[in-house]
Amino acid sequence: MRVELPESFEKRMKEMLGDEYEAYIESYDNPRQYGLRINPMKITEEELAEGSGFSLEPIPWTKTGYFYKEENQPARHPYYSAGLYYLQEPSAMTPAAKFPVKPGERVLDLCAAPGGKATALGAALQGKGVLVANDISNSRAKALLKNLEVFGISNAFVTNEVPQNLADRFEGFFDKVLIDAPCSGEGMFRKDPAVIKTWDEERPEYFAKLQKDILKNGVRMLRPGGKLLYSTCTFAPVENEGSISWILNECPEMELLPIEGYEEFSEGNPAWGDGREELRRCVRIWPHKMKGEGHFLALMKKSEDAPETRIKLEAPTRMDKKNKTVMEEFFKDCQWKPDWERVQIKGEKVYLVPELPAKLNGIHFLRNGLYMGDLKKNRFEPSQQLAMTLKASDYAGSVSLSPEDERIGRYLRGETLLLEPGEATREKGWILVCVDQYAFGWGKLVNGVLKNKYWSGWRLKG
Ligand SMILES: C[S@@+](CC[C@H](N)C(=O)[O-])C[C@H]1O[C@@H](n2cnc3c(N)ncnc32)[C@H](O)[C@@H]1O
Repeated sequence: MRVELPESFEKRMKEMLGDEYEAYIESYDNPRQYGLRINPMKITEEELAEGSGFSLEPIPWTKTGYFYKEENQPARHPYYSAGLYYLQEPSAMTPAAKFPVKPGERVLDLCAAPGGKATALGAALQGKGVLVANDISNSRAKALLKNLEVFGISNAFVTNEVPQNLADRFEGFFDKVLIDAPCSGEGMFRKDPAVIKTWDEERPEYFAKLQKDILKNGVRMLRPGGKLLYSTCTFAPVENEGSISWILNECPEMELLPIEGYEEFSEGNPAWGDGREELRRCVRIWPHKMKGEGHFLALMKKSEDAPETRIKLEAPTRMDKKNKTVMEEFFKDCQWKPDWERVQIKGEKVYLVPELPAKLNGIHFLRNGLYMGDLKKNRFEPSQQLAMTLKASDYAGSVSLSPEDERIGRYLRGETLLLEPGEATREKGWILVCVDQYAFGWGKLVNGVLKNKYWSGWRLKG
């Protein structure tokens, strides 16, 4: 049965789409498309297809996205808990796929929760540079943090702030800013009819106002020559070409850039904004033209001549010799070593922190960098988050279970496991528990009994 759409929404869509309106409405009868995006820091497409048996078909406008069949149920596969992929609606993959982020850059995802784009941007950084991932909602920021940590992103500063507070501290700091804006969500109507109930005629105007404030602060945080990508999952002109026209008028230092093409992308419509021709450079994704629900994208650049802001950066840290010796003892067994100049100790807790402005007091954050573990009386206890950045061959002690092994479910529920002699690469001490070669977390092995160190906050229930 076709969903019932609000009358005023239908009327506006008819005006917008003209002859194409029928095709748009018929797209509601098409089956839903399921997408997953692999984590290139942990796995390749071939490894995923071989290890999981999923039938994967590349999503042509992305590099790391694949359509999968509903019956594959990737959320139930152990690879999901190892952070090997993120489940994402195919058109929602476009903003991160079309935003050229390079390792070493400073990147801000201003409306990031629950992390659909932030996990992709973080993976593109490959642990180099910094990803500031922010959301105004505390509960959503918590989900964002977990998704980034499961993905093994080690250089994220996860904040829970209003954009203006961030802009006051990060003025001119970022190479790239992504604004995946809160919006009226008209592109979600087909996938999630519950969104229709939250919609009314005033929603687009309400969100357009919010988007302007977010955009203005996003621009403030860009360095000269930096790029900003704005996206929504709605069709309403006022939230798309409208918001972009507004920011271009407000900030003449911003210029709209073309977005690398895909033949089924549609252009933005100048008449839906202030009439300027460049609005054609925006991208619209329509569900009747592509295998995706709907999205809008605009890529902008701040002029190289815009005034520069100098921000004092936090100085490198100097570790206490005794603590460093204790940690070095643990990392003797690990292929990966931290950059000691970025290791910070707070009480017992040890963090690997990215390079950030020196003055961030007052900013509410959930995590700064990688929580590596705890220093306890002359020993170092590695964290869950550290495990998620490693694979079996990175650490001297590991056990690789096959995806069918029933002990995986028990491990993820926090139970103690029994290992056969020779199953783990060593008989005693810290063991990286893996599905195939991909880590889930830690265990501590004594006499064949593996004490469970999977993080209590992430344990499966039941
Ligand atoms: C479209 S969702 C983001 C989806 C996310 N980028 C992803 O791919 O998973 C928009 C987000 O903006 C957040 N938000 C709403 N108002 C905001 C504001 N003023 N500043 C920052 N974030 C805001 C919402 O809490 C919501 O999580």
